[in-house]
Amino acid sequence: MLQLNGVEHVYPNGTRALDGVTISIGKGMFGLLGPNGAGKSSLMRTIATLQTPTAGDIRFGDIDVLAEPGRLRATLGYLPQDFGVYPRVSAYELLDHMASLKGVVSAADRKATVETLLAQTNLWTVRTKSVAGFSGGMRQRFGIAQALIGNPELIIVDEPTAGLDPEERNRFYNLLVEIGENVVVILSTHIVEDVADLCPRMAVLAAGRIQLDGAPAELIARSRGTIWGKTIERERLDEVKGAHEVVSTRLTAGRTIVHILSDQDPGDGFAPVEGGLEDVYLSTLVRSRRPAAQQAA
Ligand SMILES: Nc1ncnc2c1ncn2[C@@H]1O[C@H](COP(=O)(O)OP(=O)(O)OP(=O)(O)O)[C@@H](O)[C@H]1O
Repeated sequence: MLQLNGVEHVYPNGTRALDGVTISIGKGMFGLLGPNGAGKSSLMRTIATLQTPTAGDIRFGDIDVLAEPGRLRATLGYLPQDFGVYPRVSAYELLDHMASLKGVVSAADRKATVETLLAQTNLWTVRTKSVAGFSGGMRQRFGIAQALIGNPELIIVDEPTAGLDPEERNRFYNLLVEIGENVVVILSTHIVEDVADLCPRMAVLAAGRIQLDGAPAELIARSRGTIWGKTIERERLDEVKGAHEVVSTRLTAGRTIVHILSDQDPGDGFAPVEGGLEDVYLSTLVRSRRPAAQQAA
């Protein structure tokens, strides 16, 4: 179990990227959903011990993460958002090198580790090719292979499916699900389907705060009666935006479907919508932007 308590991070320029994050994350896939700038990468880097929060407390099992970062690192697998430039060496050599950096000292153990991971991530047939020449999906699978060295119990993947085509995304999903059964996996993303398809538990992070957390189905059920929709002429959109809190708009065949947030029947021809996770997510963001005094509503 990973536990964060009142984690805050203020960058030297005064940006408050994390504003009192308190959450418990158990085994399995956990989706951390949030828009650009929400603080996801700051939170992932903080948990990965790459930066020290300005306040708060983090524990993983019996490890006090801030006091004993080395112990956490020994059991962490991290796939950062941006890996930077890969050297022009083969996937096999690079993974072997990374395994020795991670403390797999015996050559026989390293061989077994590297071969198993290359097979598991479906990179065995391209093991002699340079990672620098890999496609986006292959790089991400390589990223997972390196994150899995040493059988970590905590795995962090930061925005892993950005830029992947549907087939590669699917492959990547399957790989994560396989891994996620016995360890804590945190998947940080701004893509709602990533979470809907993969994660039994999730949280929404916006403006550095956890706005919502729970099981996706439970959160969808809880939003019932708060999302309303109707189809309007495009020209009426500004009028609707002036009168209601608009969650989403979608243009279909020249007309606009608009969803709004309202705790009561807004009248005006709106009908209740059986919202999905996207509506839950977008309405949470709308709520998070309300002035502080109204946010409890
Ligand atoms: N090193 C830094 N110095 C100052 N501000 C920073 C730094 N890193 C991030 N920020 C700011 O902190 C806030 C949170 O950024 P962060 O990268 O954690 O968000 P994110 O949710 O991961 O967004 P994205 O998906 O765009 O990376 C943003 O306002 C960002 O501009």
